[in-house]
Amino acid sequence: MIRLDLSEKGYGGVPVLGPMQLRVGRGEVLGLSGASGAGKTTLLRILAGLDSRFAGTLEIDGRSAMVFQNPTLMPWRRVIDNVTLPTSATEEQARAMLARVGLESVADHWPGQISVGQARRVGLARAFVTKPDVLLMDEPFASLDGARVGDLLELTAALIAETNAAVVIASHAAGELDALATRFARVDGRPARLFQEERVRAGS
Ligand SMILES: Nc1ncnc2c1ncn2[C@@H]1O[C@H](COP(=O)(O)OP(=O)(O)OP(=O)(O)O)[C@@H](O)[C@H]1O
Repeated sequence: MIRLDLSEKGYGGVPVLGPMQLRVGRGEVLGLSGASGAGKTTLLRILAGLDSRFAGTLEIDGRSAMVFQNPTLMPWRRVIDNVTLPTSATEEQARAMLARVGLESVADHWPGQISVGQARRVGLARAFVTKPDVLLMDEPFASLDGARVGDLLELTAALIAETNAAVVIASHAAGELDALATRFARVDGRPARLFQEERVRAGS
């Protein structure tokens, strides 16, 4: 469960996010849209607990994990270590999760030896291996071509269904949000506010 009551967030005295309230319960997937520079990453970093410099309160039940816009793997560590080291997962858990995302065969490779799409899968494995209660995903399919986005969307949907976490996904691609989200909201304005959309995904 995520509970955010934010009155203001700025950088160097310039307000970027205005007053907003956000609630996401277990099993819910909030799809966050908004133009480039609107403030989606700023909001996700606050929700992930990575940035506490804001006016307001954040309550999170359980453990949170974030999938970053760029997978940011440590180039001097093998793929398997990029899953275990930041998460304190055991090697066995990490290998099982790498297998789950189709990367069993590259677990002992260096990040420089894998493709962009594979690096994104490592990012997913790293986030899901801890079975997070709260999951924040920032443009998880950026810079992938159409076919790869399709595969990764399917995998992400399956992983989300297995966790029953409270999930927020930011993307400027409406199709990605439509495929994954159960609720929708838009970040817009300066400072940005949150506009919750009435529509919910059919069947949710
Ligand atoms: N560390 C920072 N210092 C100063 N300004 C920042 C910082 N991070 C973000 N900003 C500014 O805050 C605003 C919101 O940025 P943010 O990255 O949250 O937007 P976004 O919606 O995620 O954009 P994109 O989709 O392009 O990543 C932008 O105007 C950006 O320039």
